[in-house]
Amino acid sequence: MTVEGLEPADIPVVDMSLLQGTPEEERGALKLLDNAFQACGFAYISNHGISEEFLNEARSYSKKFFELPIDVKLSILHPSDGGVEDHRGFVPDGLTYVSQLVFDDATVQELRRTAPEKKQSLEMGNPHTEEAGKDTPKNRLPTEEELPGLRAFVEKWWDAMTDLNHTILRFCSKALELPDENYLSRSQTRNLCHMTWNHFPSMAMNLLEDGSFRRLNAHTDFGQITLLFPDPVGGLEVNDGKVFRPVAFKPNTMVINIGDLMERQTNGRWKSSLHRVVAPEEKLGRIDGSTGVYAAERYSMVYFGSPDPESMVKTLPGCDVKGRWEPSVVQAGMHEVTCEEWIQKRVAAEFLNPEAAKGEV
Ligand SMILES: O=C(O)CCC(=O)C(=O)O
Ligand SMILES: [Fe+2]
Repeated sequence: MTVEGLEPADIPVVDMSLLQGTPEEERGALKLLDNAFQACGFAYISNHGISEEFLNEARSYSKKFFELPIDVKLSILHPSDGGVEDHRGFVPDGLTYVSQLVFDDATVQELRRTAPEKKQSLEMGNPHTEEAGKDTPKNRLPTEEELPGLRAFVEKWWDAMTDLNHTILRFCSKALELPDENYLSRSQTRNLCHMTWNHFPSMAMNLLEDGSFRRLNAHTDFGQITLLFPDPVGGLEVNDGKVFRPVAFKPNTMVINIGDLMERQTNGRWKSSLHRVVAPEEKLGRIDGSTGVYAAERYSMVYFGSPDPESMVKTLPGCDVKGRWEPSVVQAGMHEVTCEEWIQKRVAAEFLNPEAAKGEV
């Protein structure tokens, strides 16, 4: 699937500590971020404040979760209709299929049949349900006996991701020269963002190469900003406008990328780029006793930031330069819409809920 020998995508590393640097250093960092988001919507962030130790703890909990017996995971199964009002729990192989702005039932069915994804996920939201009020459903997590410490860890990790998300929103508000640095944060009052842990099992390489299975199809993210800790084994690719190129793993950085809502809010100035997960090109594992070549297993941890569900997605001040940028999501039907309506439409298509995916937006 990957075209061999392609150079990795040209994505800059933006040092977040420069926000506290001299005015000149700060200006340089903001310009770098703006350029990166205009070019392909992706940036690496260094000095993001998540320690290696904390990240390893998260990786270890994620691994322990996916290694639980299947009947334990199935006891917290995600509902199959993909309603955002209960987007929580374990998603086994085959329950979802991500496609890019395909809302037609028959086409999605055909894609699912011909090239299913080999991936499991744990979908989570704000664990502090009293803070988020009636708007957030409870997480579906294993019991304390089944995976000791996970519930407390998820709270800690969620809080760290939420803080980081607000810091990045301040960074973005400044880069866009919005009226004040908390402009974007103010539309996230109840922290109703979303968090996903993914597991891509080891599998025969030829099944990925001949296209019988995918890991994660090409898609744009549905929300505003995505915070991603990819797996060191690689496999993530972004489309630079012409071809998919590897998003090389860079130690001590994380990846952030623009989602559909931000593309629409910036009127297309910042790109919600197509990306996908393929077999890592060089890191192949061999399973003892077999002659075949296997793709290494892979884990990723993602936080999808988005404004409160009822917020209308509209152009931000200063981004309304007509004809200069054109958001691709507008061509796909995102006009006057609330954040929840857009996210629901895309999540429903992923879960093959034709009625909800049709929703006029
Ligand atoms: O696993 C990764 O590196 C990327 C995951 C991703 O794109 C997503 O969950 O939307
Ligand atoms: Fe994604």
